[in-house]
Amino acid sequence: MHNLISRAKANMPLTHAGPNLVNLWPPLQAHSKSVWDAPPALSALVKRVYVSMVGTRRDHSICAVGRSGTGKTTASQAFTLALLQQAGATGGKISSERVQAMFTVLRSFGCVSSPHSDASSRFASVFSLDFNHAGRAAAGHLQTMMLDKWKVCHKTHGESNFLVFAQMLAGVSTEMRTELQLHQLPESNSFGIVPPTKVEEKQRASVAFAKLLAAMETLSFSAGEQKAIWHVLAGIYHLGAAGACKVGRRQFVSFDSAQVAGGVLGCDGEDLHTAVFKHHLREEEHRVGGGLTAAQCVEGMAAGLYEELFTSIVSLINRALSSPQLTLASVMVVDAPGLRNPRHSAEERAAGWSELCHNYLQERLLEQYHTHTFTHTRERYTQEKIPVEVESPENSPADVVSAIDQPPPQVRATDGDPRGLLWVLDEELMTPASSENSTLERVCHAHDVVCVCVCVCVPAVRQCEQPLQCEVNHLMGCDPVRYDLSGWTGLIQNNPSALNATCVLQSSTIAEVKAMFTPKISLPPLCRGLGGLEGGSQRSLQRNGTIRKTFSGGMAAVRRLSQCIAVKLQADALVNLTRRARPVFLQCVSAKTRGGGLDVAALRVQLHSTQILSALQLHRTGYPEHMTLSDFRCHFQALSPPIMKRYASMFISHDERKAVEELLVELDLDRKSIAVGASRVRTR
Ligand SMILES: Nc1ncnc2c1ncn2[C@@H]1O[C@H](COP(=O)(O)OP(=O)(O)OP(=O)(O)O)[C@@H](O)[C@H]1O
Repeated sequence: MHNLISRAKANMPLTHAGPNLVNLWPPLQAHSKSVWDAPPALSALVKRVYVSMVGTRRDHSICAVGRSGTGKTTASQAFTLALLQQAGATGGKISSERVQAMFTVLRSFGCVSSPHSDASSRFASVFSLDFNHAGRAAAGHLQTMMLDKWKVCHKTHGESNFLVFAQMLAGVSTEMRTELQLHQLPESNSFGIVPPTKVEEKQRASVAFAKLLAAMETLSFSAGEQKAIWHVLAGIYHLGAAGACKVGRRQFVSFDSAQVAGGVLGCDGEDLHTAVFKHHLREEEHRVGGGLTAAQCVEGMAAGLYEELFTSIVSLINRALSSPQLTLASVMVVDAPGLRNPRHSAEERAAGWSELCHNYLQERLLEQYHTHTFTHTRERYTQEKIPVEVESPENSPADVVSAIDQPPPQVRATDGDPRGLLWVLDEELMTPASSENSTLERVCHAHDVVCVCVCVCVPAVRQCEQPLQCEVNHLMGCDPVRYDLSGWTGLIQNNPSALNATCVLQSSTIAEVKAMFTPKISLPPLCRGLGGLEGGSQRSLQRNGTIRKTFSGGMAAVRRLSQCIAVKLQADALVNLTRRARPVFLQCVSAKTRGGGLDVAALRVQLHSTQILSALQLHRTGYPEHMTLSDFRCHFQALSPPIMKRYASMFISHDERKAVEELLVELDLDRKSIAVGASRVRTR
C-alpha cells in the first residue's frame, strides 16, 4: 500500500502539485513491473522537470524522503530511467542499460536486506544527469556518502551484511573460489557474513551474482578490476573469520584465517598483523582514548577496506558514465537511507549509531523541504510585496536538526552551551576520563526546553530512564526514536587500523589490487566515506568544488577528520550540492503492516510529517509559477517581438516592475488571441 497520497491526488492536475510533489504512482503489482515501466503520473513528472530544465537552462533536483522501505530508491531509479528515455542520449557514454547496470552494482555493494526491504540502502547518493544543448543526456556523475562505515562488521538485528557478500559466496566460479580460498568456509564469522543456506536463497543469490557480473561488464570494469574487487571482499570475509581475542594480547583468534586474509589481500601475515594491531604511534597521534580493543582493531581494518572498495567502485562507475562534452544543465536525483526506528518493526531494542546518522540525514532533507516550501516562498512574497494570506506550519525539523548538529558558539555564551550531540560527542572524545553518560547529560540539558509546537512544549531530546539512552523527537515529534549510546565512543574515535587499510591495499603484492587502489592523482583526502570526487567535465568539477568548499571552510577545515563531524559535513555537502537546483521533493509513505494490512496510525504519522495540507494551501493561495525578470524578458522576446517593443516603451516611462505589471494586464486582456497565459506569472 505504497504512495497513498497519490490516490488522494489522483484527480488533481499535475501542475497544481507544485514543486513539492508527493510520491505519485500506484503500488507495483507484486513486483510484476520493472522499475522503468513508468506509470502515467511519473511520466508526467519527468516531462515537467525535463521541459522546465531545457526551458530555463537551470539545474533541477529530485529528492526522495521518507521512512525506510517506503520506495524511495525504487522511485528515484524509475524517475532516472524514465528521464533518460524521454530525453534520449548522445555520445555513447550514457544509456539506459549503463544506468541500470549502475543501479545493479550499487544495490549489491550499498544495500542490505532488512525487515522493510530486500535491498535497504546504507549510503546516500546524488546521481547527476548532464544534458547538452540539444536537450540530450550526455553524461552521468555519481557522488556518494557512506555515513556509517561500520555496517560491514556490525550486524543490526534482522539485517544482513551488504548483499554482495552472500552473492559472491553463492555465485563465484570454482576457479575463483579456489583462488580466494572460499571452498571450506569456517562456521563462525565475527562480522556476521554467512553464505545463504536455503536452496531458494542460494539460487536467488547466484542469479543476483550473475546479474552483477553482467552489470560490471556493461560498465566496462576490466577483468583485473573485477579480480581486485573479489580479493578485497574475500579478504574482509576471512578477517571476519579470523576474529579477535576478547582478553589478553591484541591478536586474531584464528591465525589460519588471518593468514588466508593476508594471502588474498596480497599482504604478508606478519604485516597484516602489524597493520591491524600495532599502531601505538598512530594512537598517540590521534589521541585515541584508552586504546583500542582487539575487536575494534579488526573491525577498523574491515571497515577501512570496505570504504576504499566502495569509493573505487564509484570511481569506476564514473569512468564509464563521464564525458567531457559541454553540457547545458543537469538533473540531480538524490536518494538517501530512510528514517529507521526499531518500533516500526515492533522491536524492543533502542536504535544505534548507524540509525542516528541516517535519521539525521533524513531530518536535514526534511528541513530543506520545509525551508524551500514555506520559508523561501513566504520571503519571496514579502520581498515582492505580494499579499498572500497563509500561515506556515507551527513546527519544523530545525529543532531536532540543531539538537544533533548545532556547532559550538564562537564566543562562549553565558547561558550555557547549546551545541548539538555530534559536537558534544566530538569534544567529549578529546576530554580525558569523559564518558557517554556525560555526553548524554550535556545534550539533554541543552536541548530539553525546545518547543516543537506552539501549544505543546516537548524537548527535542529527552533522557530516558534506561542508562545511556535518550529519545530524539524525529519528524517534528511524530516519530520519537530511542537511542542507546553504549559503545559510541569506540565507533567515533579515530581508528588507526581503518587508516592502515589504504596502505595494505596500495602495497599489495597482487598487481590488480595494487593498481586499482593506487590513486591516479594526488589530491589531499577530504573525508573517508565520500565517493565520486573525480571527473574531468566542467559540471563534475563544479559539483566536486561544492563538496570541497563544504569541507574546507571554518570549523569544517579543522574538524573534518573527526568521525562525528564528518557525518554533519557529508550531510552539508549533500544539501549544498542541490541547494541551487530547482527542487522537487518526493514524499514517500507506506502504510503496510507486517501482516500485509493497513496501518492507519503509521500512515497518519507520515502524512503529518510531510506537512502536505499546509503545502497545498500555500500552493493554491500563492503563485507557484513564477519567473525572474531576466527569464521574463528572454521568454517574451522570443515569443513576440512586438510585445517586447511595447514593454520597452513602457519601461522608459515607469520603473521595470510597473512596466511588467502593465504589460501583464495587456497580455491578460488579449490572452485568447495571443495564446500566452501569463496571468499567474509573477515577476521579480
Ligand atoms: N510503489 C510500490 N508498490 C509496491 N512495492 C513497492 C513500491 N515501491 C517500492 N516497493 C517495494 O518496497 C521495497 C522497498 O523499496 P525501496 O528499497 O525503494 O525503499 P527505500 O525507501 O529506498 O528503502 P531504504 O530507505 O531502506 O533504502 C522494495 O522491495 C520495493 O520493491
